[in-house]
Amino acid sequence: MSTTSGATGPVVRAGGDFQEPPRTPGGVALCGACRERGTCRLGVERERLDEDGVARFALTCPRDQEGGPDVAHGGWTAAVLDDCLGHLPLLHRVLSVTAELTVSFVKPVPVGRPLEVSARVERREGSRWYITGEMVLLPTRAVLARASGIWVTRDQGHFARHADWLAEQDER
Ligand SMILES: CCCCCCCCCCCC(=O)SCCNC(=O)CCNC(=O)[C@H](O)C(C)(C)COP(=O)(O)OP(=O)(O)OC[C@H]1O[C@@H](n2cnc3c(N)ncnc32)[C@H](O)[C@@H]1OP(=O)(O)O
Repeated sequence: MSTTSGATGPVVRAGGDFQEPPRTPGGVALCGACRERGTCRLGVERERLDEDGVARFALTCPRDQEGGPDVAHGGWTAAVLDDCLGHLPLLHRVLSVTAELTVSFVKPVPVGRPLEVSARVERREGSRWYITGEMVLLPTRAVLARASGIWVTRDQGHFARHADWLAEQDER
């Protein structure tokens, strides 16, 4: 865990090291803003790492992420793919951040319907994890979106160094 200063004193940021994040009963690792509410605001309901090395996520696009009529805003699709693919190193207890992300929007994503995202590691080179994934509609498994990206492993000083960098920016 890491700590930051808050208005009421130090705030314990459970999972701030990305290695022991707070999780929902469905196993979903919660990022900063979702820790307070206890659920993933992107609509990820369950996550697991299977024996074949593929991470699988059950999710539904929340109504408040609607873009076109009854379909997801593309930003939601990109965000949730970033989130799910980025959870794969975390499921291996590795801290990483997204360096690059490419999304193919294959079909409009319906709001409020059961979906699945799967993610797999294609290869690792140095500190880079090359991860691909896709989003399908259930139960037909029609592909709605595909994603690929590079996640770069970080040591636990990553966020502290960023805070220092930001403080330097503020002094300019
Ligand atoms: C709380 C519980 C949460 C729990 C849940 C949390 C879930 C989060 C899931 C979502 C994940 C996110 O959205 S993370 C948030 C979005 N992403 C970010 O904020 C990252 C912002 N960018 C950065 O911090 C930086 O640019 C880095 C870390 C990506 C790279 O920094 P750097 O200073 O260039 O690092 P450096 O040591 O030089 O390079 C390290 C390696 O990365 C490679 N590299 C650097 N940039 C790139 C690049 N754009 N594309 C490819 N590769 C790159 C280099 O070739 C090198 O490879 P090699 O020679 O070492 O092999």
